[in-house]
Amino acid sequence: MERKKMIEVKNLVKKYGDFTAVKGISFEVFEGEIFGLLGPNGAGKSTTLEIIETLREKTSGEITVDGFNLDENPAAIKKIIGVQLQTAGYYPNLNLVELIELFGGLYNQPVNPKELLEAFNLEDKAKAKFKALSGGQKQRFSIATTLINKPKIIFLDEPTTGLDPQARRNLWDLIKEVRAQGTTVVITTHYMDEAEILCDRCAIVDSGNIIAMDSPDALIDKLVAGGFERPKPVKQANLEDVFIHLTGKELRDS
Ligand SMILES: Nc1ncnc2c1ncn2[C@@H]1O[C@H](COP(=O)(O)OP(=O)(O)OP(=O)(O)O)[C@@H](O)[C@H]1O
Repeated sequence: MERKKMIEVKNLVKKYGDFTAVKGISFEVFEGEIFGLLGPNGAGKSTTLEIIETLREKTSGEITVDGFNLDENPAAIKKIIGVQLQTAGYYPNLNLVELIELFGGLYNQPVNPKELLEAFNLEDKAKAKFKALSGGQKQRFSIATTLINKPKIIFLDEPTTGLDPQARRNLWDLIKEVRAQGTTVVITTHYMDEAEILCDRCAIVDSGNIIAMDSPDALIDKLVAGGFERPKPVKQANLEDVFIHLTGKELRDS
Protein backbone atom coordinates (compact mmCIF):
# COMPACT_ATOMS: atom_id res chain seq x y z
CA MET A 1 0.00 0.00 0.00
CA GLU A 2 1.25 3.48 -0.88
CA ARG A 3 2.12 5.41 2.28
CA LYS A 4 0.72 8.90 2.68
CA LYS A 5 3.29 11.68 2.45
CA MET A 6 2.85 14.10 5.36
CA ILE A 7 5.78 16.30 4.38
CA GLU A 8 7.38 16.74 0.98
CA VAL A 9 10.45 18.95 0.64
CA LYS A 10 11.86 19.54 -2.85
CA ASN A 11 15.13 21.33 -3.59
CA LEU A 12 14.98 23.48 -0.46
CA VAL A 13 17.52 26.30 -0.42
CA LYS A 14 18.12 28.80 2.37
CA LYS A 15 20.60 31.62 2.09
CA TYR A 16 21.58 33.97 4.90
CA GLY A 17 23.14 36.81 2.91
CA ASP A 18 26.01 35.27 0.93
CA PHE A 19 26.02 32.11 3.03
CA THR A 20 23.99 29.13 1.83
CA ALA A 21 22.92 27.18 4.92
CA VAL A 22 20.64 24.70 3.08
CA LYS A 23 21.76 23.68 -0.40
CA GLY A 24 18.83 22.17 -2.28
CA ILE A 25 17.70 19.30 -0.06
CA SER A 26 14.77 17.00 -0.82
CA PHE A 27 13.07 14.49 1.45
CA GLU A 28 9.71 13.07 2.39
CA VAL A 29 8.17 12.17 5.72
CA PHE A 30 5.41 9.57 5.77
CA GLU A 31 2.34 9.50 7.97
CA GLY A 32 2.96 7.93 11.39
CA GLU A 33 6.70 7.97 10.99
CA ILE A 34 9.33 9.18 13.44
CA PHE A 35 11.75 10.92 11.10
CA GLY A 36 15.12 12.19 12.31
CA LEU A 37 17.27 15.01 10.99
CA LEU A 38 20.82 14.29 12.14
CA GLY A 39 23.99 16.23 11.50
CA PRO A 40 26.83 18.22 13.01
CA ASN A 41 26.33 21.69 14.52
CA GLY A 42 25.51 24.21 11.83
CA ALA A 43 24.44 21.57 9.28
CA GLY A 44 21.12 23.31 8.63
CA LYS A 45 18.69 21.13 10.62
CA SER A 46 16.97 23.85 12.66
CA THR A 47 16.79 26.12 9.62
CA THR A 48 15.04 23.35 7.67
CA LEU A 49 12.60 22.64 10.50
CA GLU A 50 11.78 26.30 11.03
CA ILE A 51 11.03 26.75 7.32
CA ILE A 52 8.64 23.77 7.33
CA GLU A 53 7.07 25.15 10.53
CA THR A 54 6.37 28.41 8.59
CA LEU A 55 8.56 30.34 11.07
CA ARG A 56 11.35 31.19 8.62
CA GLU A 57 11.31 32.27 4.96
CA LYS A 58 12.94 29.94 2.47
CA THR A 59 15.05 31.18 -0.43
CA SER A 60 13.71 28.65 -2.92
CA GLY A 61 12.25 25.17 -3.23
CA GLU A 62 8.86 23.64 -2.70
CA ILE A 63 7.30 22.35 0.49
CA THR A 64 4.01 20.53 0.97
CA VAL A 65 2.64 19.58 4.38
CA ASP A 66 -0.36 17.22 4.46
CA GLY A 67 -1.15 18.32 0.91
CA PHE A 68 -0.96 22.07 1.69
CA ASN A 69 1.57 24.10 -0.26
CA LEU A 70 3.65 26.24 2.09
CA ASP A 71 3.61 29.25 -0.23
CA GLU A 72 -0.12 29.13 -0.87
CA ASN A 73 -1.54 28.05 2.46
CA PRO A 74 0.78 28.56 5.45
CA ALA A 75 -2.23 29.14 7.74
CA ALA A 76 -3.55 25.64 7.02
CA ILE A 77 -0.13 24.19 7.84
CA LYS A 78 0.08 26.10 11.14
CA LYS A 79 -3.20 24.51 12.19
CA ILE A 80 -2.03 20.92 11.81
CA ILE A 81 1.45 21.11 13.28
CA GLY A 82 2.73 21.21 16.85
CA VAL A 83 5.95 23.08 17.53
CA GLN A 84 8.02 23.02 20.70
CA LEU A 85 8.34 26.56 22.06
CA GLN A 86 11.67 27.86 23.22
CA THR A 87 11.43 27.97 27.02
CA ALA A 88 11.47 31.77 26.99
CA GLY A 89 8.05 31.63 25.36
CA TYR A 90 6.22 30.63 28.57
CA TYR A 91 4.60 33.34 30.68
CA PRO A 92 6.59 33.24 33.94
CA ASN A 93 3.72 33.91 36.32
CA LEU A 94 1.30 31.25 35.11
CA ASN A 95 1.25 27.71 36.46
CA LEU A 96 1.15 24.65 34.19
CA VAL A 97 -2.65 24.32 34.20
CA GLU A 98 -3.02 28.02 33.40
CA LEU A 99 -0.47 27.78 30.59
CA ILE A 100 -2.30 24.82 29.03
CA GLU A 101 -5.60 26.67 29.30
CA LEU A 102 -4.01 29.73 27.71
CA PHE A 103 -2.71 27.68 24.76
CA GLY A 104 -6.07 25.92 24.44
CA GLY A 105 -7.70 29.36 24.23
CA LEU A 106 -5.21 30.60 21.64
CA TYR A 107 -5.79 27.50 19.52
CA ASN A 108 -9.53 27.64 20.19
CA GLN A 109 -9.37 23.99 21.28
CA PRO A 110 -11.06 22.36 24.26
CA VAL A 111 -8.30 20.91 26.42
CA ASN A 112 -8.19 18.90 29.63
CA PRO A 113 -5.06 20.10 31.49
CA LYS A 114 -5.23 17.32 34.11
CA GLU A 115 -5.33 14.58 31.48
CA LEU A 116 -2.47 16.12 29.50
CA LEU A 117 -0.30 16.60 32.59
CA GLU A 118 -0.97 13.01 33.68
CA ALA A 119 0.09 11.66 30.29
CA PHE A 120 3.44 13.39 30.76
CA ASN A 121 3.98 12.49 34.47
CA LEU A 122 3.44 16.08 35.53
CA GLU A 123 0.22 15.80 37.52
CA ASP A 124 2.06 16.72 40.76
CA LYS A 125 3.29 19.92 39.14
CA ALA A 126 -0.10 21.24 38.02
CA LYS A 127 0.20 24.32 40.24
CA ALA A 128 3.92 24.88 39.67
CA LYS A 129 5.33 27.65 37.48
CA PHE A 130 7.34 26.61 34.42
CA LYS A 131 10.54 28.16 35.78
CA ALA A 132 10.32 25.97 38.90
CA LEU A 133 10.48 22.73 36.90
CA SER A 134 13.56 20.53 36.48
CA GLY A 135 15.13 20.19 33.02
CA GLY A 136 13.32 16.90 32.35
CA GLN A 137 10.00 18.31 33.52
CA LYS A 138 10.43 21.39 31.30
CA GLN A 139 11.07 19.16 28.27
CA ARG A 140 8.07 16.97 29.08
CA PHE A 141 5.86 20.02 29.49
CA SER A 142 7.04 21.59 26.25
CA ILE A 143 6.31 18.36 24.36
CA ALA A 144 2.90 18.16 26.05
CA THR A 145 2.09 21.67 24.81
CA THR A 146 2.83 20.66 21.20
CA LEU A 147 -0.21 18.36 21.40
CA ILE A 148 -2.77 20.95 22.56
CA ASN A 149 -4.01 21.75 19.05
CA LYS A 150 -4.27 18.00 18.27
CA PRO A 151 -1.68 18.24 15.50
CA LYS A 152 -1.02 15.68 12.78
CA ILE A 153 2.72 16.36 12.96
CA ILE A 154 4.95 17.50 15.81
CA PHE A 155 8.45 18.93 15.47
CA LEU A 156 10.93 18.30 18.28
CA ASP A 157 14.28 20.11 18.12
CA GLU A 158 16.80 18.31 20.37
CA PRO A 159 14.17 17.37 22.96
CA THR A 160 16.47 15.39 25.28
CA THR A 161 19.54 17.63 25.36
CA GLY A 162 20.86 17.95 28.90
CA LEU A 163 18.65 15.26 30.43
CA ASP A 164 19.84 12.39 32.61
CA PRO A 165 19.60 8.81 31.23
CA GLN A 166 16.36 8.10 33.13
CA ALA A 167 14.66 11.24 31.82
CA ARG A 168 15.86 10.52 28.28
CA ARG A 169 14.40 7.02 28.34
CA ASN A 170 11.16 8.38 29.75
CA LEU A 171 10.94 10.92 26.92
CA TRP A 172 11.63 8.21 24.33
CA ASP A 173 8.64 6.27 25.70
CA LEU A 174 6.48 9.41 25.60
CA ILE A 175 7.51 10.19 22.01
CA LYS A 176 6.72 6.61 20.97
CA GLU A 177 3.36 6.93 22.71
CA VAL A 178 2.60 10.15 20.80
CA ARG A 179 3.39 8.35 17.55
CA ALA A 180 1.29 5.34 18.59
CA GLN A 181 -1.66 7.77 18.81
CA GLY A 182 -1.15 8.49 15.11
CA THR A 183 0.95 11.65 15.20
CA THR A 184 3.88 11.97 12.79
CA VAL A 185 7.08 13.08 14.56
CA VAL A 186 10.04 14.98 13.11
CA ILE A 187 12.96 15.17 15.50
CA THR A 188 16.51 16.49 15.57
CA THR A 189 19.08 15.04 17.94
CA HIS A 190 22.82 14.80 18.42
CA TYR A 191 22.45 11.46 20.22
CA MET A 192 22.85 8.62 17.76
CA ASP A 193 21.65 6.00 20.27
CA GLU A 194 18.44 8.01 20.53
CA ALA A 195 18.02 8.19 16.76
CA GLU A 196 18.69 4.47 16.48
CA ILE A 197 16.01 3.65 19.05
CA LEU A 198 13.38 6.19 17.97
CA CYS A 199 13.62 6.88 14.26
CA ASP A 200 12.02 4.82 11.52
CA ARG A 201 14.15 6.74 9.04
CA CYS A 202 16.65 9.50 9.28
CA ALA A 203 18.42 11.93 7.01
CA ILE A 204 22.02 12.82 7.75
CA VAL A 205 22.62 16.47 6.91
CA ASP A 206 26.10 17.90 6.49
CA SER A 207 26.93 21.46 5.41
CA GLY A 208 23.44 21.99 4.03
CA ASN A 209 23.25 18.73 2.03
CA ILE A 210 21.57 15.40 2.77
CA ILE A 211 24.39 12.88 2.51
CA ALA A 212 22.44 9.76 3.52
CA MET A 213 18.82 8.85 4.20
CA ASP A 214 17.39 5.49 5.28
CA SER A 215 16.36 3.49 8.35
CA PRO A 216 19.04 3.40 11.06
CA ASP A 217 19.37 -0.35 10.50
CA ALA A 218 19.92 0.01 6.75
CA LEU A 219 22.45 2.82 7.26
CA ILE A 220 24.42 0.65 9.71
CA ASP A 221 24.23 -2.43 7.44
CA LYS A 222 25.53 -0.38 4.53
CA LEU A 223 28.51 0.83 6.55
CA VAL A 224 29.31 -2.70 7.70
CA ALA A 225 28.93 -4.09 4.16
CA GLY A 226 31.53 -1.53 3.08
CA GLY A 227 34.06 -3.24 5.33
CA PHE A 228 33.79 -0.97 8.39
CA GLU A 229 35.05 -2.45 11.64
CA ARG A 230 34.98 -0.86 15.08
CA PRO A 231 38.48 -0.21 16.42
CA LYS A 232 37.50 -1.70 19.79
CA PRO A 233 35.36 -4.85 20.06
CA VAL A 234 31.86 -4.06 21.33
CA LYS A 235 31.09 -5.28 24.86
CA GLN A 236 27.74 -6.71 25.96
CA ALA A 237 26.98 -3.47 27.82
CA ASN A 238 28.10 0.14 27.88
CA LEU A 239 28.58 2.68 30.66
CA GLU A 240 25.00 3.88 30.29
CA ASP A 241 23.82 0.33 31.00
CA VAL A 242 25.96 0.39 34.15
CA PHE A 243 24.46 3.75 35.16
CA ILE A 244 20.87 2.59 34.64
CA HIS A 245 21.59 -0.74 36.36
CA LEU A 246 22.98 1.04 39.41
CA THR A 247 20.58 3.98 39.65
CA GLY A 248 17.38 2.39 38.33
CA LYS A 249 14.92 3.43 35.67
CA GLU A 250 12.73 5.60 37.87
CA LEU A 251 12.50 9.28 37.03
CA ARG A 252 14.17 11.36 39.76
CA ASP A 253 12.24 14.54 39.26
CA SER A 254 8.66 13.32 39.46
N1 LIG B 1 19.60 34.05 11.31
C1 LIG B 1 20.75 33.62 10.79
N2 LIG B 1 21.59 34.46 10.15
C2 LIG B 1 22.73 34.02 9.61
N3 LIG B 1 23.16 32.75 9.65
C3 LIG B 1 22.39 31.88 10.28
C4 LIG B 1 21.15 32.24 10.88
N4 LIG B 1 20.59 31.15 11.43
C5 LIG B 1 21.44 30.13 11.19
N5 LIG B 1 22.52 30.56 10.51
C6 LIG B 1 23.66 29.73 10.03
O1 LIG B 1 23.15 28.70 9.21
C7 LIG B 1 23.83 27.47 9.46
C8 LIG B 1 22.84 26.41 9.82
O2 LIG B 1 22.31 26.71 11.12
P1 LIG B 1 21.22 25.77 11.82
O3 LIG B 1 20.88 26.41 13.12
O4 LIG B 1 20.13 25.49 10.88
O5 LIG B 1 22.09 24.45 12.05
P2 LIG B 1 21.76 23.16 12.90
O6 LIG B 1 22.07 22.00 12.04
O7 LIG B 1 20.41 23.24 13.49
O8 LIG B 1 22.86 23.27 14.04
P3 LIG B 1 22.85 22.83 15.59
O9 LIG B 1 23.07 21.36 15.60
O10 LIG B 1 24.04 23.56 16.13
O11 LIG B 1 21.56 23.27 16.19
C9 LIG B 1 24.88 27.78 10.54
O12 LIG B 1 26.12 28.01 9.91
C10 LIG B 1 24.35 29.03 11.19
O13 LIG B 1 25.40 29.82 11.71
